[in-house]
Amino acid sequence: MLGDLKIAFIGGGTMGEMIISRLLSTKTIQQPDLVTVSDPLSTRCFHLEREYGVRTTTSNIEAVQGASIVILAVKPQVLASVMATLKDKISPDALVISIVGGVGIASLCQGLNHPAVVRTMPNIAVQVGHGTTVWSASSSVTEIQRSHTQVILQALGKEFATQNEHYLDMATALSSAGTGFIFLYIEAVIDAGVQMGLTRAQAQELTLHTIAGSVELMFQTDEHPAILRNKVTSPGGVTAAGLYELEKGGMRTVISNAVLTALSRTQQLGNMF
Ligand SMILES: NC(=O)C1=CN([C@@H]2O[C@H](COP(=O)(O)OP(=O)(O)OC[C@H]3O[C@@H](n4cnc5c(N)ncnc54)[C@H](OP(=O)(O)O)[C@@H]3O)[C@@H](O)[C@H]2O)C=CC1
Ligand SMILES: O=C(O)[C@@H]1CCC=N1
Repeated sequence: MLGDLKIAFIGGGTMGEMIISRLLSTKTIQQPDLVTVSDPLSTRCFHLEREYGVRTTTSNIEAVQGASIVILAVKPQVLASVMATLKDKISPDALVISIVGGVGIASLCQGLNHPAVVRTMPNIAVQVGHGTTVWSASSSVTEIQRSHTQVILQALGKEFATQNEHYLDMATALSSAGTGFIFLYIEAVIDAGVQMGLTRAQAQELTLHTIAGSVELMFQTDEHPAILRNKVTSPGGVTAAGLYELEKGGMRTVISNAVLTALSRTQQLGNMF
């Protein structure tokens, strides 16, 4: 557990708030006043204080004072100025955990002049403890700091450590941006249900259970998706007719292009540093 370690969040936006909320609700962080969040918008600070009882500030330097763990949760586009402000301001013993898309460990260590950095790529499902996070640590991260990282990430869902940072970029496209692609698919299926005449609530319930059931079936049987798809597809039947339209519309290529374009964008954001 994290005991009475102080944790600073730089950026209290969508992801910052989800992580704070989950770490507090699971008691991974025992007391909200161990957390200080910095965010430029004072209205955002008031919201986080009121909702979670955490400390807030509009000063990044103030946030990291006395912190043993500093979580960077800002957009890559503002990271350069954030790192310039925080350079040499973080305690040398502290661990920095970044969730910033695309930005590599070497750039983070150099920008902050700080050796102990963990780069992570979580996804939005951290909010409900079903996140998927891939992470990689710089060589200066100690065993204790690695175990603190695991405690934090396990409270958010599944965590996968890797020494190959390329996986972080791939995870950004596949398992992080990928949630957005899945939500688009879900939205489209619900809309099709409404078009057929189901209520939106009925369409949503059927769609979510269908997806959850399909995922569970794959987890439990460990069968290739093509095998399961073939089992659904009765000769001359309904599934075959629908699958023909998906293939004609280029579904595989569209999905593949989306993931590969997301990977390029991740690399492009990282190349700013
Ligand atoms: N959203 C997602 O699903 C995921 C996002 N990420 C990564 O997480 C990071 C944050 O993303 P997300 O939460 O979606 O973005 P948000 O814009 O919601 O959050 C970023 C927060 O940082 C604040 N901020 C801006 N400038 C500064 C500054 N100089 N100092 C401190 N805080 C600042 C923003 O304030 P303001 O709005 O006023 O600018 C905002 O509240 C990104 O790097 C992204 O790549 C990683 C995995 C998943
Ligand atoms: O869209 C983004 O840039 C961030 C990183 C991955 C998911 N959301």
